[in-house]
Amino acid sequence: MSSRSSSANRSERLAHHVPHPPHAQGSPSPSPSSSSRNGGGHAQAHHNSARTKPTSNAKRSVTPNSRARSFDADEEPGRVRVTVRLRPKNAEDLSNADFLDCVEFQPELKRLKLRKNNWSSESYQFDEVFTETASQKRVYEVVAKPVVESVLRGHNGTVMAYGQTGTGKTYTVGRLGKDDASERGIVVRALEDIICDMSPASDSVEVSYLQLYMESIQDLLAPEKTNIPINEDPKTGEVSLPGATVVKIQDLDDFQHLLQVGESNRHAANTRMNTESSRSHAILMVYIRRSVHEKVNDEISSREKGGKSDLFDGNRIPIVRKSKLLIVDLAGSERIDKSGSEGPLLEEAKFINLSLSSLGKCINALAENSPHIPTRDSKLTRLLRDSFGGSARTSLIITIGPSARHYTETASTIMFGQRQLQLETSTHQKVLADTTQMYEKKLAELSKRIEDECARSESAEEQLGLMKKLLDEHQISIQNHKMENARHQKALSETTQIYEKKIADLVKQLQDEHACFEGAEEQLDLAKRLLNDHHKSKLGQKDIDELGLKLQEMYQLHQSTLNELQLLKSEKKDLLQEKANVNEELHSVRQRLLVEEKQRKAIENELVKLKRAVPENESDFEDKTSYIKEDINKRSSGFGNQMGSYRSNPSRDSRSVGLQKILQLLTSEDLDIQIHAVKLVANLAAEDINQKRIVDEGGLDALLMLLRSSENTTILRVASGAIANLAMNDRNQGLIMDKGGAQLLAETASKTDDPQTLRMVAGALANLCGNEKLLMVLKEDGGIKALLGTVRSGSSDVVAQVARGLANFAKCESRGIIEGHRTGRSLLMDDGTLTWLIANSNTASTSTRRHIELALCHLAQNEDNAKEFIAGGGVKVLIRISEESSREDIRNLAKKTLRLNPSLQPEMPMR
Ligand SMILES: Nc1ncnc2c1ncn2[C@@H]1O[C@H](COP(=O)(O)OP(=O)(O)OP(=O)(O)O)[C@@H](O)[C@H]1O
Repeated sequence: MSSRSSSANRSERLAHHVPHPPHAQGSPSPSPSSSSRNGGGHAQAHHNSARTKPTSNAKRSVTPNSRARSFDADEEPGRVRVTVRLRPKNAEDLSNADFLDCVEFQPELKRLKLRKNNWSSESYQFDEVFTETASQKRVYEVVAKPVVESVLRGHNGTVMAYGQTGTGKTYTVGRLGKDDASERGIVVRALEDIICDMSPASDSVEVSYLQLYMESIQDLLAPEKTNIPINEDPKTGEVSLPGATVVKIQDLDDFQHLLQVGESNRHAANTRMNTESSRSHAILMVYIRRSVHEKVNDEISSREKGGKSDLFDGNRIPIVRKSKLLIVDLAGSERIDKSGSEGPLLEEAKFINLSLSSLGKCINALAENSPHIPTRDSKLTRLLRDSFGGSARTSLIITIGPSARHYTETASTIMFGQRQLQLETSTHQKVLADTTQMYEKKLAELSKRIEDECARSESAEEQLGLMKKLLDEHQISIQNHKMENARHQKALSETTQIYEKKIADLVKQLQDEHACFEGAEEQLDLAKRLLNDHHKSKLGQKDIDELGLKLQEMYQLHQSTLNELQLLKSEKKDLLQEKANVNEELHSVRQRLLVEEKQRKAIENELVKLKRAVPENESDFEDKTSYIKEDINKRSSGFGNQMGSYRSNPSRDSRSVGLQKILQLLTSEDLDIQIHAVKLVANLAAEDINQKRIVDEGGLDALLMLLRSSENTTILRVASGAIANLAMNDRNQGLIMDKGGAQLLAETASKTDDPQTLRMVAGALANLCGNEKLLMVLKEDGGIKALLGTVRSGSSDVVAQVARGLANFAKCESRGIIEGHRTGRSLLMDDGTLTWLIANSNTASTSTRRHIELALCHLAQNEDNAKEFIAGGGVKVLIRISEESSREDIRNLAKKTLRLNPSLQPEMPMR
């Protein structure tokens, strides 16, 4: 919403002054549809109707365990979501070829690396990181849209932008994008979404636009209103500004007009106050009222229905739901010492510091789930009181620039954003334990289910077996019946034959003996009865058919049981797979727990050792051990690195860690203690504020002594790293050289092949190469030869340091020649340096190549180098650099060199 250095986009916005918006009427005197909060309309309405969902401190009930990293899930609205956006390089950034960017983004990991110098960097995790190519749309959708959606559902919400001046806060938040909608910032996109979701007949959206400067609130829609008081309702906790102008918005055009008026008023006010826009906070307040029918419970419904049935729509009661969205473009976060150190400027910086640090404390308290959020400390946090924490959603986007020159500001901005994530480190252990418990529970449940399923499948198998048995028995019984039937048939026909014969005999006898006639008839009857009996005992076709049907049914049953068994088997297979997956996850969680446990134990052992070493001063020991613990934590825990817990501890000054004692430990006979002590000194040496004291108290001598006498790889590596850190400053560079540091570094490089040690040595020598006064001694002490020798490690990190050192060296020589205190051929022309530079000018990584290209350009500028430069094939390389270098400034430098060095002219191809 404002910008100091962004004159381009601000002037674009202010240049075309537009007619007054239909409802704001030029802001000083609001139109009939706008209402002043001064005892009038809107404020009254706010007080008269109880809020449907009051937000108060009592509502802040986010449990630590619910701190997942999702912002969209409704269950953790109180968490502050923090994202980072990187501004693309501007002309100033591009003109500094010698500096590496101080940040490197890893968007796929939502992480960024902050590079302190050429050999140390730290990683920080955020909810999202946006690279310089991120679109305005994507930034809005990730940062602000979830807040806007929550506000439309009736909760309050806040979106804030924080960062050093010129890093893109206004671009991100306040860009109007009148000519190009894709350029629109968060404010315009938020209002667009809100207006789209409103029903014109029953809902309303109103805005106030304010600036907070030196703890005084000014109305940007009626700039004569200053020092507007903040009103807080003691019952509901609702914050209001009874004196501020509130303007009703009908459509997006309305709003954009209004924003422009606010911007021009802000510009005019700031010019009057003789301050810059980035020194105040700009706050847009959006009030939303929606008519909704809310479901009531049955009891209330039936009670209320008694008298006022016409008010109800079934079980729904009509209410007005109110919510508020705050969008804040915070003042620039630059340090006090950069903003001026006396008079009004100091006052101004103090007020900014007050509000930003109180905002930081509130974010911290929210992150710690503290019952008390200290909002009373500044007007900014009092204004935000009902719009963050509790059921409100808060999103903070921090903006940073890429340039290493603003490392300190960028680091402190990142630290501010990291505060709310800090807690996660300490709760990590608990989360891991909870996760293990959860997986164990899940595993137990799964095992139980698998057991049940196995039992079920076993009983199905049993049933199937039974059925098979029955089927077999039936088949046997059918077979038996068939055989019996055949036997009966045979017996029947035999008996029939016998009796027919008997009848024939009897008939014959009857004919022969008339007297026997009656007896024969009786016998015939008997035979017929017998024949009948035989027929009755025979198994009929009908019985066989029935048995056949039964057999068929049994087959079908058998088939369906088989299918069920198949299904059960595949289910069992899935369950076993799931069990294996869960086991695997459980295993990895356990592994991590084991690793962390090991690390904790190792730290405890180290502390015990150190305690034995320094028993005499208890409080000094406490300071030291806590620092060492922090140091070891930082090194050993991947999580610690990501969360930046190490950096967030403010007391890293060497005073608090008993420097003298630590320096004494450098000579300890216990190797472990010696290693820890040198690590401590190296860490302290990484901070500018400690360096002078380390050198003054003999730390440099002690480190050089270690290089001279130690054979231990770790000690050599860390001591070289510490010297490299000390070698970043001019005064120390001279001392290092005076004390024979270059020779010792060269010797160290010659007695090791450890790539990390070689990287540290190369880093230290590369830093010494940047001091013009030391070039000659550095060369004489074998520093350049040793620097070049480190490339034998083959490590690209080492090569990068060598290229940086040679570029520093060549650049210092050029400067000396231009300023007239150096003549003659470059000291780099011996030792194979030029050959190495030419050979690697097209192979190394981009940043290393840039340094090699710079070194070659500087060497080519010196006419006394020309003969060897030409003989080594340098001109061809220089021409390629002038055409193909990835950096425009280096292409220009190469072109200029080719143009201005007459000795190279004859070598140029004819065009
Ligand atoms: N993501 C981006 N893409 C393109 N240009 C950008 C981006 N971010 C910032 N800029 C440009 O950088 C310049 C500074 O940005 P901006 O004014 O938004 O910074 P600021 O942090 O608001 O500064 P101040 O605190 O001084 O108001 C502007 O010219 C802006 O257009």
